[in-house]
Amino acid sequence: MFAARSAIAAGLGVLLVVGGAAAAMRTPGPAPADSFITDGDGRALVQHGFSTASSSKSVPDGMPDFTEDQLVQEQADMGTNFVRFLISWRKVEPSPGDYDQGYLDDVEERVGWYEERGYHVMLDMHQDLWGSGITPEGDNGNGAPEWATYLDGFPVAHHDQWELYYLEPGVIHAFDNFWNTTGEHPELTDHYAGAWRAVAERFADDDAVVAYDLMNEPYGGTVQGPAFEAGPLTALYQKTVDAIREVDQDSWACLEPQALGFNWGLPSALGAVDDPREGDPRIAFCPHLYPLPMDLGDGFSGPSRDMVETTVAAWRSNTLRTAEALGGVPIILGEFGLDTTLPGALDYVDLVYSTSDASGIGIAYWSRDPGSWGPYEVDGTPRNLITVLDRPYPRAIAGELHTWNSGPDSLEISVTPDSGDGAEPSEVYLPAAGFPDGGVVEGGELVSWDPELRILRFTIDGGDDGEQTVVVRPS
Ligand SMILES: CN(C)c1ccc(C(=O)NC[C@H]2N[C@H](CO)[C@@H](O)[C@@H]2O)cc1
Repeated sequence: MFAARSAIAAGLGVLLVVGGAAAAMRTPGPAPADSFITDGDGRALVQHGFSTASSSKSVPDGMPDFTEDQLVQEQADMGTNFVRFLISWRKVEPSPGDYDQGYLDDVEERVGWYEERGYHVMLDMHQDLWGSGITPEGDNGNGAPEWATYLDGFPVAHHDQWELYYLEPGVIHAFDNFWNTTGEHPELTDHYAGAWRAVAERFADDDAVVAYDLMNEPYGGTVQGPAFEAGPLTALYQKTVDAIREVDQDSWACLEPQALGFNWGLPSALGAVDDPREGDPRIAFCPHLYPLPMDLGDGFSGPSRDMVETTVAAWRSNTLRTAEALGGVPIILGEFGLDTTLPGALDYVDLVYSTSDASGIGIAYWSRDPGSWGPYEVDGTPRNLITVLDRPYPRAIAGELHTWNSGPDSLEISVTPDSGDGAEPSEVYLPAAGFPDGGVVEGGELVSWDPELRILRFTIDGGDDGEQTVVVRPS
């Protein structure tokens, strides 16, 4: 099956290389994002963090194998400020209309760990392959509760490669029932929206929870592509946003495109969603990025490197165009990652961060779990990934943030500052490697330096001078 995936990768890679090269000659590409999730002081937030964690997908309590001490270590090693925290429908709503407040207590406890350390949280209603009910053993899918799983006798054969379960008749049929493509289950999307309402009711007043990632990697079953994204997927998002807004007016609702295709650099047909809240809409776009040519066996090297670079460029254009089509909404790259033992892996991670920085996109790396994709070994030993993730970035900017660019010992931020004296200064994270004694701010005034958290706070000069560049250098 690896051969099959590699053939797909090669074929798609060639298409993207040809298409990408042609597109690059024709157009300069879309403008960077021009809106951001903001904090209570109106500062533009840039997310640097992890999806935490895959280990929660199938365990009985639905909690990640992750401790508060491990969060302390993460903050000390990489200065993260954000988490995409995995939750699951099966735990929120264990039986129809019954919401498990004990589970939400457990989620709230962990949200508190992040809140105490100045993090922002996006709750991710995570599914892969629908749910554990797709096989009798319950050891493949995750997310959806068994009471919402209707295979109707369609088979699900075993596969060693997990993605191939998406092609099984039973899995496709479970999704077809959820989306009511079968016409048999109009109630399931109502339940899904109701589950999100219950989550939002719990966290509506928690300032640390800034966003809800409405569905992880949506899959349309027998309905794919624009018919799915512009049809049932957009409809589910609208139904869910309407339900959330009955109890929570301030959190952002983050929309994912279908994973099939978009993850690999193909465009999305996701439709715009109305936000009934008073004031500006709070809708965001949270795509994932997993270039297929990475699976050809060379990692980010050899012939694969060019195809992966073309895929990333195509993904950037599609992401910015989709966010614009959704109303010029903020963007968080909700997932990207790889086995960092592959050739060129750290160069790829740096490429994705640099591309996102130049596009105004925040990032949650996949994932916080220990092992060859993550920042730590199973025994807690730091891994090579940390050296690339521990990088300067703007945490919170008072003003109209545009883009930023970081080097080992520099951080350039393009911003149109607020004209008034903002209540809160701007903040940047500065790693010890390039900024052992903190930093100095060209185009701004230093307010404070926290040597433990490595956070520099400053005000920006020239409130009436329009867009300008602030440069932070080692002190
Ligand atoms: C055929 N379909 C629908 C499909 C194929 C492959 C992925 C995938 O690799 N996803 C990337 C990562 N995202 C999940 C968690 O959200 C991880 O398990 C995957 O590695 C998704 C969907």
